[in-house]
Formats: sequence, structure tokens, C-alpha cells
Amino acid sequence: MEDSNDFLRLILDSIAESIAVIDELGDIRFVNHSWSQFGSDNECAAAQDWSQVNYLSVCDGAALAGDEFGALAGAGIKSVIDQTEAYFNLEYPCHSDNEQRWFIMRVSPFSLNKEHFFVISHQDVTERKLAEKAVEKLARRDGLTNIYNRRAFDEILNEQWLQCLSVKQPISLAVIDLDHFKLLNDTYGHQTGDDCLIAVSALLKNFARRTGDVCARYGGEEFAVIWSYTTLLEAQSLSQALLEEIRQLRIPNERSPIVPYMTASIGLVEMTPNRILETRDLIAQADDLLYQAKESGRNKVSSLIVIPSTAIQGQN
Ligand SMILES: Nc1nc2c(ncn2[C@@H]2O[C@H](COP(=O)(O)OP(=O)(O)OP(=O)(O)O)[C@@H](O)[C@H]2O)c(=O)[nH]1
Repeated sequence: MEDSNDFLRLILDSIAESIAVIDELGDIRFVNHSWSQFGSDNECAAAQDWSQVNYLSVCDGAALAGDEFGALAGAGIKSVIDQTEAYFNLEYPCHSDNEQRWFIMRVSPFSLNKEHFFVISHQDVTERKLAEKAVEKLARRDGLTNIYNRRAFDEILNEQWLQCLSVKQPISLAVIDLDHFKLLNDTYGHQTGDDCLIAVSALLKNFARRTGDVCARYGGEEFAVIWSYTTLLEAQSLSQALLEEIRQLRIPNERSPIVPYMTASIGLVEMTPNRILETRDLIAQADDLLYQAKESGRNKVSSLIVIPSTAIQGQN
């Protein structure tokens, strides 16, 4: 029994991976139960009789219909057939109408009686892929406030910068720093400080609602907001409103020399991206302006519009 073809077929039919064996021309010579099942579950045209199917033609057909993974799969299988590659692996999305799915295709060769065959397997890796995506998402969030962290912010700023460059629109960046936060921590404890950071983050989200707007926790008690396609005038009014809402939270900071509740300072800059300026110029300029706001009494916005070769400065 153990030596029989039936025994081997039962083994292949019992595994979850979809397996087909093709010859050097790409003609399918064997499929297991999972392969046929997947075909009928997904309404593949060839589902009825896989022995009539040339798998390379299936890949070429998908490629012609604009499926980039069909093209990659076809090229990969051919590379193993012509022995350019020993094996081929391809991870690809294959979403159905109601669920997201990812698969990995593996191609490996074997020979029998001087004839060459190629095992093609497709394994569902959706669970791992979703876990990876969840981890990726977490890695972009600040653990305390759940808004974007600095890493994600830097990536998004670069993307938005390029967007604004391509449409020749201004981008404004606000760097927001809480005033005398150390006094708040020292007076009321670290937990109260954390609660304050969470409350300010919640406010920030309301100021970053349009497409191209992003807020993030940039450092300890420092936050940043990108307002894409936004002039300094508009950004100044948003910044003033933000400072007012932070004041209106009335988070006690009784030892602050400004007022006995939490305030913040903002360095705000507008640039219209060009080929000379870079995102680090935007950040450096906003940092300088924040420093100026702090030095000139805190609880205010220091702003600047950078036009190549000139700059207009304001404080309010
Ligand atoms: N509670 C809490 N405190 C933090 C966190 N990250 C940084 N801090 C505190 O933030 C404080 C920042 O202090 P400073 O850099 O002196 O700034 P500041 O007291 O706000 O003074 P100015 O910015 O000059 O107005 C430090 O005491 C840090 O320990 C955090 O996640 N939670």
C-alpha cells in the first residue's frame, strides 16, 4: 500500500498547498486536490480540466490583461525551465471580492526518465502578511499618543514635499512645543504629564483633517503638523487656533511663569518646494522659529515664509 500511486496521491491531496506539475512546455501534467479546489472556488475558466491547460499561457494571459504578478510568475517559471535559476519564489496579492489574500508561489525542478518537470506550489500566507502589516502599522505610531511617530512623520513629509513640488503648491510645517513641561511633570508627576501629551495629541488630530495634513509626536513634548497646499496665512490662523485650544484645555501648570496652565509655542514655516530646497531646510527653519518663539516669551507663534532668495518674517 505505502508504495502505491494511490497512497502518494492521497498524501498530495491532503495538503493545503495547491500543487501542479508542469513539463518543459508549460503543460500541466498533474494537479492535487487543493489546486482544483482553488480553481473552482475562484471560478477559474480552466477549473474543469487542468490537464488541458498550459500554465505559461495562463500567466501570459494574465500579464496581457495587465496583471504584473502574472508577468512576474511567467518570467520566473521560464527562468527555472531554461535553468537560468535553480528555484523561483514569488509573493503576490490575490484579493477576492470579500477578503484580502496573499500567496507565495514556489517553482522547483525535478527529472524523471530524462524528462524535466517543474513543481509549482501556491501557499496561502495571508495570516503572516496581515500580522506583518499590523506590526508595520504599529511601528509608525507613537505608543503613548497613538498619532504618527517621528519615523513615519519624516517619511510622510518627504511624500508630501514631492507632491507639493509636482503641483508647485506651498507646504507649511508647524513644530509645536509645550511650555515649561518639565515644571508640569515635576509638580504633578509623570502620569499627569503623559495625560497632557495625550490630550494635546487629540487636539492636534482636529487640526490635521484635510488630505495632505498630518500630525505627529516629534519628540518628548514636541509635536509637528504638516499642512500641505497651505499658505503661511492659513497656517498662521490654524496655529493661533491650536494654541488657543491648548490654553482652553486649562491643564494646570501652576509654577509656569507665563500663566498657571499649560501653553505651547510654535515655529511655523511655509516653503514652496523647488529643486534647491529640501525637507531638512523646512524642519531646520521651523526649529529656529520655535527657538525664537521660546526666547521671546513662549505661548506664541513665530512664523516665516521662505521664498527662494528672500524671506518674510512675522511674530504673533
Ligand atoms: N510625562 C512625560 N514627560 C516627558 C515625556 N517625554 C519627555 N518628557 C519630559 O518633557 C520635559 C521637557 O523639558 P524641557 O526640554 O526642559 O522643556 P520645558 O520644560 O517644556 O521647557 P521649554 O520647552 O523651554 O518651555 C522633560 O522633563 C522630559 O522628561 C513623556 O513621554 N512623558
